[in-house]
Amino acid sequence: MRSNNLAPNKLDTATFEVRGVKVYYGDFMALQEVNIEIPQRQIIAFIGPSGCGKSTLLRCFNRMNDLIPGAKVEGEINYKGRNIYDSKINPVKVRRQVGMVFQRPNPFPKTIYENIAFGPRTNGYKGNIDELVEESLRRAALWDEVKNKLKAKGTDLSGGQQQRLCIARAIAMKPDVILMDEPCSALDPISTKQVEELCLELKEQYTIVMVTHNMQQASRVSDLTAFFNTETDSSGKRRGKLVEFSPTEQIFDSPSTREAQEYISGRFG
Ligand SMILES: Nc1ncnc2c1ncn2[C@@H]1O[C@H](COP(=O)(O)OP(=O)(O)OP(=O)(O)O)[C@@H](O)[C@H]1O
Repeated sequence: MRSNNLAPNKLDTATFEVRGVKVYYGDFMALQEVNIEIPQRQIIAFIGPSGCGKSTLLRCFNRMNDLIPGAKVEGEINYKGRNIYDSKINPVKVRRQVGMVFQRPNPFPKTIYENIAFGPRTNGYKGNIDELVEESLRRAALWDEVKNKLKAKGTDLSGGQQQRLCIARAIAMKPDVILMDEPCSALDPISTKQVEELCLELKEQYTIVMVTHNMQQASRVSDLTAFFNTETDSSGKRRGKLVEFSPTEQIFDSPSTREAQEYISGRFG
């Protein structure tokens, strides 16, 4: 089987270098050692069956696992030349650079305007907030739909609009990376298409790492795909592992591993 020590191709400088990362919840090793490089300004899809550690690894990129009691991350994730797990690094600062969009759209119970303005203002943004709100909503392909109702509640928008609002909120913090955990799983097909088109535009500027259960979505939008699976440990627990990380076309047309081939052809998972 192919090693998971993989820089898939020399596309660009890496945004993240993941070195020997293992994640535990209490004593349970949820994700066994991962070593990969995430190139910048690409869309990377994480696919694989339930419980294989996709979201667990995604949360490592902005130290969100720190917020889960009992979660422990071993290894290094280098970002801009520094290990974000170094004790001197402030995780709040990491989260400013590495934004996150969740499965269920979760706008704040505030106006559309405030959903965007709140974070930058709280972080001492010195520029023109009106301009930032407009620019972020434009980048998230939502401006035309909301420009005349910026004082309406974010939660009154449709599900697809709410998700684009959450993407705009992430963009307003001027991140380098946007993590997306199944961003379309609660959306209808039209909203899904809009979010996918948006991702394709955003990758001009951002690195996007996306967990998805939708293999068509992974093949439509991503440049690289990481396939994860589970294996049973000696105590009978199922832990996650990275099996293959390849250019998306390759992993869907001719995966290097039998596990990926069986999953992609629908034989399990
Ligand atoms: N907060 C937590 N506390 C304890 N165990 C957890 C926690 N979150 C995840 N796990 C366990 O870690 C393993 C990996 O879970 P994770 O959610 O990362 O998988 P996933 O591949 O994203 O799954 P899904 O596709 O179902 O969302 C699973 O065995 C899960 O039960």
